[in-house]
Parts: sequence; C-alpha cells; structure tokens
Amino acid sequence: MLEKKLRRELNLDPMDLKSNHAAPVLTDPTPLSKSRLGVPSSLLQYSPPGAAFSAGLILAIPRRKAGLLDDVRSNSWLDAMKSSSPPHRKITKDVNNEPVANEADIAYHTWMVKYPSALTYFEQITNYAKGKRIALFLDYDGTLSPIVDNPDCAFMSDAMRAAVRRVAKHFPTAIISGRSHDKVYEFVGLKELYYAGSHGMDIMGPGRQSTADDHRNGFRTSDKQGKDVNLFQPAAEFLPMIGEVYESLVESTKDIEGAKVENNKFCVSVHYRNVDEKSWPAVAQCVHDVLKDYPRLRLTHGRKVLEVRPMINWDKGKAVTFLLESLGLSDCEDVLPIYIGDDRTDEDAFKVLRAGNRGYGILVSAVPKESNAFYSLREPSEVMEFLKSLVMWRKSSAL
Ligand SMILES: O=P(O)(O)OC[C@H]1O[C@H](O[C@H]2O[C@H](CO)[C@@H](O)[C@H](O)[C@H]2O)[C@H](O)[C@@H](O)[C@@H]1O
Repeated sequence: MLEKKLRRELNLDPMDLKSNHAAPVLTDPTPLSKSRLGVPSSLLQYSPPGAAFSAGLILAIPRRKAGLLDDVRSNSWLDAMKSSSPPHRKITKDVNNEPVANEADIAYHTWMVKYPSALTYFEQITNYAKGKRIALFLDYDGTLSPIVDNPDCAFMSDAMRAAVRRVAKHFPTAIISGRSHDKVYEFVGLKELYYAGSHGMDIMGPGRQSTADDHRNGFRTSDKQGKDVNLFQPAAEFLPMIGEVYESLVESTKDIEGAKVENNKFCVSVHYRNVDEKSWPAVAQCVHDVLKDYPRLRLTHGRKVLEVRPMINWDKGKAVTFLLESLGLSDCEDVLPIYIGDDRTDEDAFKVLRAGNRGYGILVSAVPKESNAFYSLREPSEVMEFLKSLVMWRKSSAL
C-alpha cells in the first residue's frame, strides 16, 4: 500500500493514542473570528427569567468589529461556502482503460500518512482495544449514507443498516447527527441505538438515574417502546425562536432556485447544494439578514449547508461526553470510544476524544483535509467494512 510505504519512508511510528499528532488542527478554513458572528457582550450573558438554562452553556463568542454584511461582502462566508464540500473524484485512465494515480491520488495517499486508513490499521486499533469496552458513535450524513442532492432522500442502504444493527449487538452505539432526532431515527430505524439529533442538542440516552439529574435541561421519560430514557435538550428554550427563523428563511429564500431550508428542531439548515454558485451570495444574504435579528443564534458551516443554531456551549463533543456518562462509561480506563464522522461539526467530537487521549476519531473523507481525527476512511462503504470488521473481531476474540 502506498500509504504504508510512505509511512515507512518517513519513518513514522505506528499509531498509538498518544503519538499521532503533536498539535490539534482546525478544519474550518474560515478563522473563528470570521466564521462566527459578533454580538454585543451584554447579549451573550442574557437568558430570560426562569429559563432552564445553565450559565455554563452560554457560549462566549468575542465581539467582532466588522458587521455581518461586511462578512458576506468580503467573501469570508463565500470562501467557506465554496470549500464546504469536496469536489467529486476524477478518475484518470491509461491507454488500457486502467485507472492511474493522478496528483489528487498522490495527495490523498500522502495525507493518509497522517490519517491512516482505519481498515489498513485495523489490527492496531483492535490491539489497543483488547480488554477494553468499545463505545461507538456514528454520524449519519456522509458517514452511514452517501451525500446526495436531496437531503430528504439520504437513505442508508439495507446492508449498512444490517451492519449497524450487528455492531450495536456487541458495542453500545449512538448516532449523533445534525438532523432532528425524529428524522435521523426515521432514516436509521434501529431501536437498539441511542440517538442525538440537532448536533447533540436533542439526546435520547439510556435511562440511568444519575445523569439527567446532574443536568438542568435533562429529564427521565419513556420512549415509544416504553423504555426508560434520559431526554436532554440543552437548547429547549430556543424552540420557538428556531421555529420563527425556519419560517422566515423559507420565505426569504423561496425565490432562490434550488435553495432548501430544513427544520432540524434546534437548528435550521439552509442548503445551497442545488443553487447556482452565482446565487450563493443571495443565500448568504438571507441567512445574514435573519441572524442580525437574532443575536442569540449563530452560524456554522456544513457540507453545502449554512446552519443557524443557538449560541450555547453544546456540540457533538459535549453530546459524546454526555452519552458516555449516561452509559456509565466515563472516566473508565477500560473504555475505548470510537467516533466516525465526515463533517466539520464532527471535529468537536474528535477533539474531545483526542484531548483526553480517550479514544479514536475516524474521519470519513475522500479528499485530504485537516482533522482532529486519528484515522480515516474514504467513504460510507468503508465505514460499513469497518463496522463488519469490528463485529468479526469481537466474535473471534470471544472464542
Ligand atoms: O451530522 P450529520 O448527520 O452529518 O448531518 C449534517 C447535515 O446533513 C444533511 O445535509 C448533508 O447531507 C445531505 C444529504 O446527503 C446533502 O444534500 C447536504 O448537502 C449535506 O449538507 C442534512 O440535510 C442536514 O440537515 C444536516 O445538518
């Protein structure tokens, strides 16, 4: 394998949790000060009387000097929009119609030196996992289902569903998605998993006594099957506001051909994948106009999508920590969390695992990009392979 050869030539040590990367790197091509919104500091501290909202969850984002409109005009939004999803891979063929390595392939294999394939290095992962309990966290779009033009049609294959079902028999498994909880549950349809929707702001976790009690926005309830669950919704008070923003964005983008607004319950996604690039500034402008009226909301970028969400200190990383606690698996030396995801919002989870040398992030990407993950997989089909390999390994190690 080219990647292994490169690793040998560069004399890189085999992976272990402590040695992969010296310094974490950021994936967002837009500097924080440009990609996030400036709001008066007085507003950052505001929470309405009686709001069930921990002070620690309010996100402190530094005030920016330039206005939002400057952001759109100065192209920082547009640059981020352009770089938000990789172009399709071009396959070059030789005279015999065989694929040949082109510059992009070489760049990808060089990148894999830093983010080795979790399939090629599967044995290394399982060696580290020996005697440990694996907890699995999976993103949905781009990880379990391929990226498609219509977000309503991002179905996962039956084969993938079967692989997820099997893996969940052996390891506690949670889906952490930007979609609404109900939507991602509808797509996946497996009741044996835990689900966190709205980028972790809508968690239905196991019904252990201790956890929800520790969080002011959590409560115990039962799910559709009557099972005890902990519901945790740290942005609950934003629900009416998100509803208003959704309505307003549907209205303001209705004349932009291809634009699609999705209500993800605690966040709103504005898709521009099917919008002509010439009209991207118009999409950005609509989002900008809404944000200026809602200083307690912020913008994040996903794959050809602008997302408007509450300005609270909660993300997929926090959701992983919460779920580990709920599962009784936090602060345990013998637990190995593995998180697989493809997008910028997954980086928050990769960071959490990397920060405490707690587990492995696996980035799903067909193009080189900086990440806090340890390993990589090229596409959802490789994710499925990896899940199947985990099951086979667990079965053989149980013999
Ligand atoms: O956290 P995830 O499960 O990865 O969800 C992130 C967003 O995924 C969806 O949008 C993306 O996938 C669509 C379907 O392939 C694609 O059309 C779109 O361009 C992508 O951005 C979903 O629609 C969003 O609501 C999620 O936030």
